[in-house]
Amino acid sequence: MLPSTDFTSTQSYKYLTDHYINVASKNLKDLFDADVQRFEKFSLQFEDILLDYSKNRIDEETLALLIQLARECGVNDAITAMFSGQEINVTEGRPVLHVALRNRSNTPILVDGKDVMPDVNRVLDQMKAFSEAIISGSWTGYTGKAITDVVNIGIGGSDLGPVMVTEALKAYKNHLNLHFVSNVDATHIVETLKTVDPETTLFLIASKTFTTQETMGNAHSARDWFIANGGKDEDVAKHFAALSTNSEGVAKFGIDTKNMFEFWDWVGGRYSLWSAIGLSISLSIGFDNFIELLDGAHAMDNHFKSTELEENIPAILALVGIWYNNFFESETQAILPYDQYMHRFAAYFQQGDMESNGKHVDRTGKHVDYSTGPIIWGEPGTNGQHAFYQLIHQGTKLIPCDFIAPAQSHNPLGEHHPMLLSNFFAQTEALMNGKTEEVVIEELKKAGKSEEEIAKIAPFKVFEGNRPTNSILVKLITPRALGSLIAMYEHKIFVQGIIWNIYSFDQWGVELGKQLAGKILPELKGNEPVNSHDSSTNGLINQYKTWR
Ligand SMILES: O=P(O)(O)OC[C@H]1O[C@@H](O)[C@@H](O)[C@@H](O)[C@@H]1O
Repeated sequence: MLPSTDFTSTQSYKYLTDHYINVASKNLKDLFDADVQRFEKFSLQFEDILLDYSKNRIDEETLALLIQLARECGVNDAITAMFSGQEINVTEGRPVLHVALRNRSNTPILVDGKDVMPDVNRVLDQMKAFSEAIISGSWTGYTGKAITDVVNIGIGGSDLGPVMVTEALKAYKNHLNLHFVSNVDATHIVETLKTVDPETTLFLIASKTFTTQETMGNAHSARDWFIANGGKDEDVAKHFAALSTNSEGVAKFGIDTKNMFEFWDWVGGRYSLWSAIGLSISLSIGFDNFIELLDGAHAMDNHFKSTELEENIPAILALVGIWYNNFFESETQAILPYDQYMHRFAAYFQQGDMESNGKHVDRTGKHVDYSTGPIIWGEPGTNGQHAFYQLIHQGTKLIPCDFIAPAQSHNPLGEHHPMLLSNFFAQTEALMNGKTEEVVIEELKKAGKSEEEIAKIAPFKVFEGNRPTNSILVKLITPRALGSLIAMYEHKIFVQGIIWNIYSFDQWGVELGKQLAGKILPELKGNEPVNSHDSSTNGLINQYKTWR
């Protein structure tokens, strides 16, 4: 059982409310001026990952109170509950054990009295053998040719993780061409199939439930294309594999259950890249690198599980996030990787965070009267700088940002990487320091502007600063480092969910739209007007019928 505490009625929350008034009036620049030790005090290193959280609007008392808040909300007990396989996904009646998938030390983890590790290791062995056969070319298609292309068909958690990781680790990629089809819009599968050859293509049908409309639709279209282009029913086994918890559904689709890579209901979709859903990753970068990814996540799990909250990286990130979300009332949080390979990282955690903590009911079923999960967004730097950073620097909204960058590039070309990193360092400094009116006026004077011109233009050139950021500097984005980074954010989300007293591992909010789409689909047949909805929905459907 998870503890259930209304965090707004804790002692520490009350102290934090008073303390906030004091801190909110302070400027980050002054906090740095007042304390030469600030970087040392507010930075932590884990292996090759440095978290600098000193450019946040916090002082030592803030941190102490936030840690006190975590303690009062039972974060430590909750961590133990998750790692020991307790049924903490209460509304779905399941434990939450993505940590078991990467439990490289193989300590037993019990679900209903049974150790899950033998099953986890059995599927890993199966993934290893399969990956090696496909990569080496010993597995051949129906005309005897080696596989050249892999198409992962899945959506949400069965797509975003593999896409994000295969992109982030492209530097480790082998000869196989990876494709990802997620959208039910036919364009996605049609455009993908234009680029592949049925004789040398492997389809991975990735779906935890094996019932998701988009994935099933795309999987059937892929199968039809395969048959229409020379494959026979008996050849399907050489070209289709399933990654799922639903063996019945897989068999019904016509995939040999020998080609099924199993996982379990205690793996949440958005936490599933560590499971059989990661097969496309293992095919893309090789099984050994996939294990490195798991190793990195496991190392972060151990850090999270056994480090005091004061030095616990995911916990600190979570608490600083709560500070902005619930005291500064910031609505969003940007994730800004200065690494082109990590261009899907923010999109991945949009699902990871927003599907987990986008909840308005607490663990007792009561409507919350405080803000829960933030809106997550972001794009890689430096592109974002030339698009939306204007608002971060000079807009009216407070947007806490996580800046992530590797110290070493996989592509050390000329001055590119120093140029990239100069922007990474400059942005957080600029966001913190801003530019005062005096400096602006001084600059304009030096540029020879008249008093009148200066008075007109100066206000627009002022940067208030005091914008908070975390900087996460990673030595090199290796499979291990990436595994640690992903696990770090997963656990941050977990700690926040515990403190907000919500259930982070269900996703009932995605159901309503699915249900209604299921109801509307048959109504789209035929030409007779529809009148079973509100006037807007009827009007739209009926116009569609006249235009199609
Ligand atoms: O892996 P399947 O079962 O196809 O689900 C794919 C996705 O579906 C959505 O509706 C959400 O529930 C996600 O959490 C999930 O990852």
